[in-house]
Amino acid sequence: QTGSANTNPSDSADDEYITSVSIGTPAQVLPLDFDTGSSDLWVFSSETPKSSASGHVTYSPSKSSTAKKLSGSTWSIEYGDKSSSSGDVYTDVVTIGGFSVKTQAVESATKVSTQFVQDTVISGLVGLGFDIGNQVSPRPQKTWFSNAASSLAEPLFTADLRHQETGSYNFGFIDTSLAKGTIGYTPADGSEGYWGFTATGYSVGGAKLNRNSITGIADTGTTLLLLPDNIVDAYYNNVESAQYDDSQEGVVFDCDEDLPSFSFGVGGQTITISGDLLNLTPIEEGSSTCFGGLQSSSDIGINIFGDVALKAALVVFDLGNERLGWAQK
Ligand SMILES: CCNC(=O)c1c(-c2ccccc2)csc1NC(=O)CNCCc1c[nH]c2ccccc12
Repeated sequence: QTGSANTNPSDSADDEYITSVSIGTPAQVLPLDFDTGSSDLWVFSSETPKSSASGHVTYSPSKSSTAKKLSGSTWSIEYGDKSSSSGDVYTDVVTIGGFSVKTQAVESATKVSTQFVQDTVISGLVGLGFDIGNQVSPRPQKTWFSNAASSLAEPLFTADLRHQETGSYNFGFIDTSLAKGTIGYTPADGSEGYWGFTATGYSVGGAKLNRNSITGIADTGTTLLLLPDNIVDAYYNNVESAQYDDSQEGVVFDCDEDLPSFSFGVGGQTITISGDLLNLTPIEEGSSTCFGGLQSSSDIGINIFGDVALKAALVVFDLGNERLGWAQK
């Protein structure tokens, strides 16, 4: 069996990607953010304070004949950007791209932080990280993909995120027609719950790859490409108007600058992120100053290959072989 779901950028900056998910009987369809950087499926619900839930599509377990309270279980998550949510837990049928998991832990939010309250285009997250990262207590729960894996044709899923157009998450099969290049595989480290891997080198513009390895995570839940200062500086030294903007907390530049590409090596392949993918958008509507898709990871403690990097590739999250595949798009 397989599943295939379309995913769409939430706004003109490709800040996040929205995928429709059906929960319960009859189906309640929610717009959720698939997140390979975390391992909890949580949703705005009938239990979320009305003031916080305003503007969001919500899940009502009481309206689902297949919902069951997971009594005694609670969850609480704080993400690196200090956003957070918490609540209690139900099990219910969850269908993604035509594939149903009958008894999926659906984490219902009784508290959500401001960032999620304000982000009304999404009603929660589908964690696609490793089960070890799940935050339900006293008994951690499995991700939707982990529950699905044993019934899928192959225990893997692919992410095909695109700039300002519809992409896809495919489960149980690889549609190689989505990529131009060969898929290069490299071992994935799931010990922290993330999809960790090591890139073998990088280059700016069309230069030859160096051999400076970069260890990081493939994270669909983070917008930016976050790398160490030395790499960020090497890149923006080629961008004449680039400067650090304290209020924006990142490097900005003139929107009409031609940005160089950025390439990294992985699994024997080279993934090149074109310059226009590295120009996120004007810092404000109509501004001629633009925010960079490549920013520093130095005060985070982890390198993140977020949506800006993932958009350049077809990425295979191969749980069965504990590996990540990357192909140029
Ligand atoms: C910016 C979001 N990313 C992170 O906080 C993050 C960090 C991280 C750590 C410290 C400082 C900044 C980021 C490490 S791994 C990592 N990745 C994740 O945590 C993946 N899940 C992000 C979910 C998420 C957090 N805030 C949102 C706002 C909208 C949609 C999704 C989200």
